[in-house]
Amino acid sequence: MLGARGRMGSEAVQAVRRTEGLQLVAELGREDSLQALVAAGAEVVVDLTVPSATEANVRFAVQHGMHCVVGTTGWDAERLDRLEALLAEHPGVGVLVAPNFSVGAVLAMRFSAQAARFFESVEIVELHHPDKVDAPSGTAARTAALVGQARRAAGVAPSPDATEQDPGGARGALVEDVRVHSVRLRGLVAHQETLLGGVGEQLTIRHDSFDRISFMTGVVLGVREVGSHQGLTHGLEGYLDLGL
Ligand SMILES: NC(=O)C1=CN([C@@H]2O[C@H](COP(=O)(O)OP(=O)(O)OC[C@H]3O[C@@H](n4cnc5c(N)ncnc54)[C@H](OP(=O)(O)O)[C@@H]3O)[C@@H](O)[C@H]2O)C=CC1
Ligand SMILES: O=C(O)C1=N[C@H](C(=O)O)C[C@H](O)C1
Repeated sequence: MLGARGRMGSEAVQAVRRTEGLQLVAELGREDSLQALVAAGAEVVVDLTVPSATEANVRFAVQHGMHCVVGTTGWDAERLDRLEALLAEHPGVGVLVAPNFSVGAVLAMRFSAQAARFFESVEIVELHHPDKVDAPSGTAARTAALVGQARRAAGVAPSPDATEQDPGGARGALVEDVRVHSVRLRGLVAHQETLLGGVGEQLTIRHDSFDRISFMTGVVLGVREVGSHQGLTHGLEGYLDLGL
């Protein structure tokens, strides 16, 4: 477990400990050498660290033949491409990069993509605890990418927007032609709304993680399954039969 003392890592340590058939062999923080994974004989590495460290962690693990379950944010298209190239050199290894381990969030992403082409306007609001170091959230970036792809594939134009002046960035970040707004508020854990607007109507797809326990079923599923999925899987839905 990398990032084992963090908010997610400490929860994941407990989840692995209480899961029959899994054995936790190493709990590493930022000061620890990754060689400890090799010494401990780790078969699967879970990365719950920071965007600046995750790529090097995963590369080390893959190069040493260890499967990886990655929840850390920051995996943009370039990083994913580099990882795929590395995995091609290590054909027996599997890596799951999951922007969100909660089944509800995975479904909300999928539903957002499904709905995207039916509405003239779509914007995403993600709301998180104020200790989060990255914005927009990985989940929001992934949702925007899926929504943007679905709209382009259907020939739907970007959302209309008459804004001419926005010196402070009030209209949010533009991710794949979709506006994403990030709220940081004490008391929150992880929440997201996809707002879809048409003439005279609005559809809101909202997901709330009230507790980090909501991510643990996905983490454990990932650890159990990653060894049977060679190469890169992007999104927990790759291990789920969503039937959609
Ligand atoms: N996919 C999902 O479902 C979820 C993903 N996340 C993501 O997981 C990541 C971790 O979130 P969270 O637990 O809240 O963050 P925390 O800040 O609580 O934990 C991060 C951990 O990373 C470790 N760390 C920091 N810098 C380094 C480094 N350079 N090398 C190795 N380890 C380092 C820290 O170790 P130390 O203790 O030694 O300081 C710390 O324990 C974030 O990217 C977050 O967005 C979060 C929730 C759900
Ligand atoms: O930092 C968090 O807390 C979370 N990070 C992930 C993200 O950026 O999407 C997943 C979830 O939203 C919680």
